[in-house]
Amino acid sequence: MCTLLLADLSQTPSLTTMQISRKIEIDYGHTLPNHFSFCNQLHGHRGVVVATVEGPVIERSGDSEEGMVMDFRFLKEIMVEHIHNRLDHGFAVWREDHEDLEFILKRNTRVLVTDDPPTAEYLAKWAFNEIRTHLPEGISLHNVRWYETPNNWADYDGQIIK
Ligand SMILES: Nc1nc2c(c(=O)[nH]1)N=C([C@H](O)[C@H](O)COP(=O)(O)OP(=O)(O)OP(=O)(O)O)CN2
Repeated sequence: MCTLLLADLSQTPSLTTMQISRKIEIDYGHTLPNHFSFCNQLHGHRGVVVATVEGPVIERSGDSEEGMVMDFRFLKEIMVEHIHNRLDHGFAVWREDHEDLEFILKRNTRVLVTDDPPTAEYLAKWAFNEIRTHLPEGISLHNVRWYETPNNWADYDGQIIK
C-alpha cells in the first residue's frame, strides 16, 4: 500500500516553490520628531534591508536561471534601483515635520518625504511596496525586513488590516 502511494507520487511532475532572500545596506538619515528620547534628533543609520521572494524553481533546461527562483543579481538590481538609490546618503523626513522638512529640502537633494514618521516599520512597508511592483511575473514578495540598527528591525509582509 505504502509502496504504491510512493510510486504514484513519483509520476507527478514536480514544481518546487521556494523562497530566496537578498540583503542590501544603506546609509540614511531620519528623525522621529515626537519621540521622547534622542530619536527626535537628526541622526543617521546604517540600515540593512532584506527582501524575501517566493516562486517556483525554474526548470527550463539550459536557461541561465535554471535551478533558481530568480537570479539573486536581478533581485539586487531591483533593490538597488528602487531602495538604495532613493535613500542612500539621503534623508527620510515626515511630511508633517514641517520645520525639518523645510531645512532638509534646502540642504539635501536626496530626500524621501514620508506619509508617516520614518520608523523602521514605515520604511519596511515603503520598501515592500517599491520592490513588489518591480518583480518579474510569477515571483511574489514574501517579506521585507528593515534593520534600523543591528539589534532593531521591522518586518512587513504586505498585510493590511481594514
Ligand atoms: N518600534 C520602533 N521603535 C523605535 C524606532 C523605530 O523605528 N521603531 N526608532 C527609534 C530611533 O530611531 C532610534 O534610532 C533607535 O535607537 P535605539 O533604540 O537607541 O537603538 P540602538 O541601536 O541604540 O539600540 P542598541 O540596543 O544599542 O542596538 C527608537 N525606537
